[in-house]
Amino acid sequence: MDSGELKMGWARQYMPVLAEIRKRFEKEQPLAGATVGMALHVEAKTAVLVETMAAGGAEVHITGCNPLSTQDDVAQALGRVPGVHCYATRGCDIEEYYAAMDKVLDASPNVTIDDGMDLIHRIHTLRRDLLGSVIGGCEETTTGIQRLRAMADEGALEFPVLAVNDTPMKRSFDNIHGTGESALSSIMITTNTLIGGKWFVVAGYGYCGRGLARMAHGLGAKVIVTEVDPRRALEAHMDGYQVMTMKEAAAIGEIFVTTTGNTSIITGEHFPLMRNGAILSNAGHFNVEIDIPWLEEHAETKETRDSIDTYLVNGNRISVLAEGRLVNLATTKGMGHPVEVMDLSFALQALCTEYMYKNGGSLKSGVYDVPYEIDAKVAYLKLASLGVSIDELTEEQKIYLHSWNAGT
Ligand SMILES: NC(=O)c1ccc[n+]([C@@H]2O[C@H](COP(=O)([O-])OP(=O)(O)OC[C@H]3O[C@@H](n4cnc5c(N)ncnc54)[C@H](O)[C@@H]3O)[C@@H](O)[C@H]2O)c1
Repeated sequence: MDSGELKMGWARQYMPVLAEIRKRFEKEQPLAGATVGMALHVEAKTAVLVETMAAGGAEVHITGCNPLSTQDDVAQALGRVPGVHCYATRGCDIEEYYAAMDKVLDASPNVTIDDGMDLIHRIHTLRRDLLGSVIGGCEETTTGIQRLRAMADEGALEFPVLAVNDTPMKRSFDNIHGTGESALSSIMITTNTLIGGKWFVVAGYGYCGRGLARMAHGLGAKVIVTEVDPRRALEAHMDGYQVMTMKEAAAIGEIFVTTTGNTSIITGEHFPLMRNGAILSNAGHFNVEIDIPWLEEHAETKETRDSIDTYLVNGNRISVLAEGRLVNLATTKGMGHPVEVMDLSFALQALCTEYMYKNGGSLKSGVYDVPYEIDAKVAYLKLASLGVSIDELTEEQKIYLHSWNAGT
């Protein structure tokens, strides 16, 4: 076995939910005849999802959704799986990135799976000839859903898409635990610096941000949160963190992680205020949260080591990890979310793809919630794999919960 196959074998061991789904897919072949086009982070856990789809009868064409997150050995091993075509390479330039996406689209997918909406964007702009053949899509991340909802609001979205990111079984585990643990572990292994006792700034107290804050606090960091939403700022305050503006935090922070899904969070207004040795990273989807073009233009010097660019600003050294791209995936040592977390997220993707292939034709264009039955199915499969049983609602309780007459 080569290194890509070994990585896939390792991931498979810790993905019991997908394994159960695969058993059923092999028997029932629910994706027979489907061509699935995917743009996801191409690494071992994704490869297990792709194998599962192929085992269910799909022909899968896949590329990356970030130029720095592909693991080439896994991409090569995946390309050898029957029914799978993989076009992703690590470190590709922007032209190569979109050329690989076009190869996926040349296969005329009838279901798309995106992480950031790049395939759907391309289909609706440069590849409109494909609109007739796509039954529907699935979207993995917050930023992709934001873009899809903006499209739907303008009446520009021309097929149905399931908002996989927004379902509780995704957000509560992938965004909170997955991003929290993997961003921190990537920062720690890339920089070999201590978290305990440091001022740790989290920009954005959403699902990802609260996971990061909680875990950094658990390691002994003094956590500062910046927000623009007053309710979330108040939650952060009551969860025990310091809340302040980025301008205030810039002068105090020692490690920064942006996780807003927004643009221009740490900019030329903030860099000159920072302490010597500040470490900056981004866990939001696109590399627009830290203004790296400003640093490239204004820094006195730049020194580059493995996944770390150190800029000298006002005589202070400011280091940016992974060029401001997803820190948990885009550093050379970043492994992405823990395997067990992606077992849940990708189990949702497998069942949502099956649902969309079967039902997408009868749905109008728009962004849809994941059906409750799919969410609950994944939770039950995971609980079963853990050997955990839970109570069931009795008939009396069901009636009570739906009545408006019962009182004291
Ligand atoms: N690194 C990963 O593997 C990973 C995993 C899941 C999601 N994501 C990405 O992380 C980002 C956040 O996802 P989420 O689910 O936490 O979203 P979310 O919507 O729950 O949280 C984002 C938070 O950022 C805040 N915010 C927006 N603009 C801000 C600003 N200027 N300053 C401070 N705060 C601001 C919002 O008010 C919100 O509370 C998205 O881009 C998403 O795609 C990354």
